[in-house]
Amino acid sequence: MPSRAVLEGVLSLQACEELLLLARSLAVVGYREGVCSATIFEVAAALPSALIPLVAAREAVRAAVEEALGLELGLMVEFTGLICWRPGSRIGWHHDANRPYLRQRTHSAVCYLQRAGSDFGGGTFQFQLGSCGAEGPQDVLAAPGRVVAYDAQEEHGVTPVEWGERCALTLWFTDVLEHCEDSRLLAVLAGAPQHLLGLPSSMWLLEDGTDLQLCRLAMTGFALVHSGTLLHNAEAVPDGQEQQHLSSQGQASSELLPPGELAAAAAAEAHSQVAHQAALDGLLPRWLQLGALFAAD
Ligand SMILES: O=C(O)CCC(=O)C(=O)O
Ligand SMILES: [Fe+2]
Repeated sequence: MPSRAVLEGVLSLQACEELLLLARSLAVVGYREGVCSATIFEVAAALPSALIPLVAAREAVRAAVEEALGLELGLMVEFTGLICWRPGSRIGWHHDANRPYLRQRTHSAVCYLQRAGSDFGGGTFQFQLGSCGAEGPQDVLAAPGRVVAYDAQEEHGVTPVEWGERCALTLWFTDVLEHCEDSRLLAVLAGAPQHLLGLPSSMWLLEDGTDLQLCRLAMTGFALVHSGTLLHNAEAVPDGQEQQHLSSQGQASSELLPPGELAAAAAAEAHSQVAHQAALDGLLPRWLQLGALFAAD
C-alpha cells in the first residue's frame, strides 16, 4: 500500500471557499511565525454552527485518505485545523510525529483551499525524497480541493510563502483512541453554554479588566444591561440567566475612543436609554452571540 498520495477534487470549490471564509474569520496567530490557525475547538467555541461544514470537510478528507492509503476505518482524527500561511512563513524538513507528545500521529493530510501561483506565491509542499526513494524532493502544488496525504514519519517541508495567503485544512490522524479529538469535541459541545459559545478570554479581556467584546458592541451602537445594571464585564452575567437586556445608545460614534473610555461612554448613554430596553429585548436572544460581532473584526 502507498505511504503517500496526492488526491484531486476531494472538496468542491464551494466547500473550499466556505472554509476559507471561516479561516479568515476565526484564525488567530500562534501556530508558527507568520501562520494563523483556527482549530476545530476554536470553531466550536466561537461559531458552533460552522462545525457542520468543517466536520463534513474533515470526514470527506478522512474517507479519501483512508481509501487511497488502504486504511479503511483505520484513521481517527487527532487534530483538525484551518491554517493560513502568510508571506515569510515556511517549515523546514521535518516529520509530523517528531516530538514525544506527537508520537501518536500516524498519518497527515493537508487539503489546500487556494491555488499556488494565483492566490499566493512560493509555499510549495515538498517530500524530501521523490516517491519510492527517488533522488531529490517531490513537489506538491496547492490547488483548491487537492489533498496531500502521507505517513506522519515522512520527511517533508514547505518553501517560504512569497506573497498572498496560503490556507489549508490540515488533519493529523492517530490510531490511539485516547488521542481522537472527537471525545474532547463532544465534551465541549455537551458542556455549559459559556464553554460552548465563549471565545478564549485572552482574546477579549485586557489586563485592566476591560472587556473588548463590550467595547466592540458599544462601537456598533449598543450596550448591554443586565437587571438594570450596565455590564462592564461578560462574566457578570450569571450562568443560565437569559433575561439580559440590550439598550440602544443610538448611532454608533465615529470617534474611536480607547476601549476603557468607550465602555464608560456606552455606560453613561445606556443608562439614559433604558426606555428602549423592552423594544430591543430579544434582539440578541443569547448575548454570548456577541462572538459573531467579535469575529467580524
Ligand atoms: O501546509 C502544508 O503543506 C504542510 C504543513 C506541514 O508540514 C505541517 O504543518 O507540519
Ligand atoms: Fe508537516
